[in-house]
Formats: sequence, structure tokens, C-alpha cells
Amino acid sequence: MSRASNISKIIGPQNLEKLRSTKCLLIGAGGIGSELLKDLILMEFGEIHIVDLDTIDLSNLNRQFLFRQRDIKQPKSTTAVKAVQGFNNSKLVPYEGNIMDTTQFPLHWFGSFDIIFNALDNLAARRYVNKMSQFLQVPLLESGTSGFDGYMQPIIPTETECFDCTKKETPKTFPVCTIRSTPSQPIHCIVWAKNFLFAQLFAADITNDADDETKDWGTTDEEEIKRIKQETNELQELQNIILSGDNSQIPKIIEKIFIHDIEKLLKIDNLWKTRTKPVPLTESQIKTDLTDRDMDLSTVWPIADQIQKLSSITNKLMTRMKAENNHIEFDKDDEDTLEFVATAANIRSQIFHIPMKSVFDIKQTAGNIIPAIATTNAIVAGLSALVSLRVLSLLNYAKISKPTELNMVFTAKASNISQNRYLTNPTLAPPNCNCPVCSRVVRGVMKIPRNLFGELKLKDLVSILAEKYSFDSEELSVLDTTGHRLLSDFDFDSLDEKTLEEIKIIPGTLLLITDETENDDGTCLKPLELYIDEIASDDGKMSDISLPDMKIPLTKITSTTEEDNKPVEDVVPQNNGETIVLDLEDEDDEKVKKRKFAGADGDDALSKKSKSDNEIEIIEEDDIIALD
Ligand SMILES: Nc1ncnc2c1ncn2[C@@H]1O[C@H](COP(=O)(O)OP(=O)(O)OP(=O)(O)O)[C@@H](O)[C@H]1O
Ligand SMILES: [Zn+2]
Repeated sequence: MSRASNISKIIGPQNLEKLRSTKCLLIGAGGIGSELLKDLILMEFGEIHIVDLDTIDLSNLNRQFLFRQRDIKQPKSTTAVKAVQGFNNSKLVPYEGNIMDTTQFPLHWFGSFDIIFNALDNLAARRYVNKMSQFLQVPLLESGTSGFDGYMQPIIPTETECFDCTKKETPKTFPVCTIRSTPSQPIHCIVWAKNFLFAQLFAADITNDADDETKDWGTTDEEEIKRIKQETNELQELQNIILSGDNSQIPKIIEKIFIHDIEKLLKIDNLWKTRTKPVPLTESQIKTDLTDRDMDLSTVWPIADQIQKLSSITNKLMTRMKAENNHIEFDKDDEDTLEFVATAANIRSQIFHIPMKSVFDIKQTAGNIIPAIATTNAIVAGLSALVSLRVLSLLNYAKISKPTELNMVFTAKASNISQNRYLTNPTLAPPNCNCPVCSRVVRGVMKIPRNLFGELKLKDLVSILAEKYSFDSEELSVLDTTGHRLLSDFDFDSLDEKTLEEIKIIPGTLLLITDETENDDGTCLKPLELYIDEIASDDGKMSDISLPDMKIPLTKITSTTEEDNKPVEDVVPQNNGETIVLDLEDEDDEKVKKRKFAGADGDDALSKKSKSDNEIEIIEEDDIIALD
């Protein structure tokens, strides 16, 4: 029996025809994405557009079954499409690119799809796609896995919870001083070795922000801050040694980092009142032997071997610098960079009385590797594909009368199967009325003729919006949520005379417009999120600018504290109190809004970022870093 007649039996010939004319977007061609692509093809979706920004790595091959050894370094999206050509009746369209790139993937492009499948691995992209689905009211099937655990959540905009209705694990930030002066866990040393030492020595374009007065050092101890700044400056001298290619100076580099810098730290008495003092290396421990030896990456080496390996690997990287334009990025799959970070982290651990780890273990941490299980990916992708039939109302025997009858799925105590069901499938909840993404704002698209971006001033934009929506222009704040910048509010108007182009409001920018006026009854207008789009015209006029026709609803004023953002129910599976991070990472852009609401001020607001460039982001739990 043919595949089509099988599907036809299940969903009926009419629904099969509908499925064959359905256009879907699949974002991510990794573990879940490869599975989903196969599933969607087998179900005979009419068009499948697949986006991925990455190329294939050796480490993907064990579970991303569409890829082979010969595909390494090839783009995932196009390779995945090539791999399935043989059994495919769907129209397949691959794209190499970042789904958040508004030039390649503008809002209206998302609008051409009937349904979106997320098969991503990071919070930023998930949140972005969630927002696009909310803008356009396109259903989204969100999914993720971590080892044996996984989840799949259909999101029907305005009807069911969105991705941001529930609180997600967000990366934890370590104070600079913990990383730079007082590490107490292996991860502190790994972050130091990767983000500070390696970046400073080998990423030549690293900016020196040691003099940044506004930087949050995580300490007010002047002496300590002074030491951190001085250390950064001195490291730049070490980078010069690396650039010189003079390998006779390698022992000097190691001596400076693991003896002199530690001795300086020891002089800051305050740091060691309640902590065990670090013990610097001794000069006799520092090797001049630069021979590169093969070592077992799964064992913890003695300190002498760590030092010898660090010397030899520094030598190797020094040589590579010349050939690689004086810039080497850390890459978990680049053994030299990994071994540098691992040995430097371990030597620092030894100095601070922290257990050392094997290179293999450090690779998991520094490379942000969350064990991926092919079967979990297959289960989650399969559920996502099957549930899409209900979302699209193509399963006559499982029709829903309202979207909240749909189910989401997540594993419950997957690693302890005997005591629990493997899968839990609660029905969907309605949107969380406190959700900053789907409930607290109204949305729309503002279309501006292309030629006006260089003419229209911010103040013109403010008055157009004020007139259209009866905002009080004096009380209006404009926040660029894409670039995390406050552009204008009642006590910050220095950008008002600038053109949109000058302040980088471009097609794809998301603006949050808030009228801060509080009515007597404690209500205010809901904030408006606008997607800025262009009209492809070079002689457009102000009257061509289009804004959605709508009345902005009133809302009760609530404070924007963490409490308010509390989810109705936490749907991210919890395992015996342990946090399971479902492949989430990156920043919480709502924080930016909150910071702004709390009163971002001053002329530096334009350059104000959500976090300082040097802040180091870590997901909870010892072994997962979200750094890149
Ligand atoms: N912003 C984005 N735009 C497009 N594709 C993205 C974006 N962010 C992540 N991806 C893709 O999503 C996929 C997620 O797949 P998966 O979780 O299996 O990760 P992986 O990189 O393939 O595996 P691992 O991280 O375990 O080595 C990746 O192929 C990644 O390139
Ligand atoms: Zn929401």
C-alpha cells in the first residue's frame, strides 16, 4: 500500500489534500529538526521550508541521521534537504541563515506559513520565533530535549499559553570577582580560562574595558577592582608575546598567570578572611619542554602534566595565530583550544583547592554540551508532527472545539521510569495574563516607505503614534527591544531630532511604545509593540506610513517585578528538585524592559545594553554554560 493511501485512511482524502497544500516552516535542522523533516515529509506536508544557521560537526553524526562523515562542514539545512530527496513528495526549501536575521527573514515571510515548527537549541531564537508567531497569529509547535527529557508545546496565539507565559531557566551570571579573584567551583575556573584568559590571549579583537567606570565588578572593594583592571592590562602585554611568536617566553606567560597574579591576589587580605588562600605554582613547576604529547582525555592528569600540556598547546596556538589572522575562537571541537582551556582551568583549580576535571568533562562544560539522546529527539519530533494534525484540524476523530483542548507533552522523571509515566500530557492553559509577551502588550506592524527612514525623525515617529493612538506624547517612552536601547522618554529626548536611520531603527526593529500616563482609576494604556517594516518605495510620503487600526486597551497598572512575571504553572519538567535545562540559553530580554521601566536614564542610554559585554552568563547547575 502506498504511503499516501495509508495517510488517507487515517485523515481522509480531503484532509490529505489540505495537508498537501499546507506550507510549514521548520526552524533548526539539528537533532529534533532532522527527525521532524523526515516526519513532515512522510506525512506529505505540501511545502517544508527549513532554516539552520550552522554547519555539520562530527559530534552531530551520532544522532542527526541525515548527515554523514562526508557532510562535515556543510550547511545543515541544504544537506538535510539533499539527504531526503529520494523519498520526498513535498516541496523542500532550505535556507542557510539565522532565523533572527530580519533582512533574510522579515516578518511578512513568517506570515506566509500555515504552521511553524521550532527545533532550536537556544532561548533567544525560541523567544524570537514565539514573538513572530504572536505577531502573525501563526500556530507554533515548540519543542526541546535534554538527554532523556523533552517537551513539545503547541502555541496557538491569543488562545493558549505562549512560550514566555511560563518562566524559563535563564543563564546565571557570575560576578566578575568570583571568576577573576575568588573561584570556588570548577565552572568558575573554566569560565575564567575560556572567556577571560583564552579570549584575551587569542581573540585579538577583544576590547579592553578595564577602565570602564560603569562596569559592575560584583564587588566594591577598591583594591580588588584595581587589581582586576591592572591584571587585564597586563594580559594585553601577554597577548603581545603571543603575537610575537617567541615561544621562549611561554614559561614567562605561565609564571605571570599562575604565580605573580596569584601572589597579588594574596596581598588583598579582605578576600581571604573567610576563604582558604590560594597557593601559587612554584617556579620549579614551570616547564620549558614544549613537546606536544598525546594524552588520555578522559582522565584527570597530574598537575605537572597539566602544566606541560598548557605550555605545549600554547606553543601550538602561538604558531597558529600567524596563519589564522591573529584570531582564534574557542571551539569545543578544536582540540587545541579545548586543551588550552582545560589545562588552564585545571591549574587554576589546583591553585584554589578546587577538584580538577578531565578534558572530556571540561569539554561538556565549556562547549555547552547537553547530552542528546536520539530516541528522545525522535519521540519529541514525532509528537510534534502528530499534534500538528490536530492543530491544523486535520484529524476528524480528534477534533477540538477550542485550542485549550490540545495537549502539550513533557517527560516526567524520565530517568526514573518505573515510578512514573514516561510522558505527561496536560491540556494547554490559556495565556498567562501577566505574560510580558502575549498578554501585557498589544502588537502591530508599522510600515514606512523605504526613503523615509533617512528623513523621518524620532520625534515625528512619536507624534505619529501619539496622534494615531491618543497617546500623551509627553509621557511616551520608546524602547528598541531588538537592540535593548531606550530611545526616548519624558526625561530623555536627546535623540528626538535624529532620523530613524541615524538611530538604527531599520526594517525588522521591534519598538515598545509605552504611554506612562496613569489614569485616576489606576489604569493606563497597554504598551504597544511595533514591528518596523518597510514599504518598497523610494518616493513614499508621510501619508503612506501605515499603522494597525486598533484601539489600545486599558490595563490595570501593576508593578513590573519578578513576582508579576510568575508563571501560572511551571511547565519545564523538574526532576526531583534538580533543574533540568531543556536546551535553553541566552538572555531574558524582558529584563531590559523592566530595567527601563525602573527608570533607565541619561545620555548613555543609547548604548545601554542588557548586560555588560564582559558579563559571563551561565545556566544554573554546575555543568552547563551558556556563553556564546
Ligand atoms: N537562530 C537560529 N537560526 C537558525 N538555526 C538555529 C538558530 N539557533 C539554533 N539553530 C539551529 O538549531 C539546531 C538545534 O539542534 P540541536 O539542538 O540538535 O543542536 P546541534 O548544534 O545540532 O547539536 P549540539 O549542540 O548537541 O552539538 C542547530 O542545528 C542550530 O544550528
Ligand atoms: Zn505569553
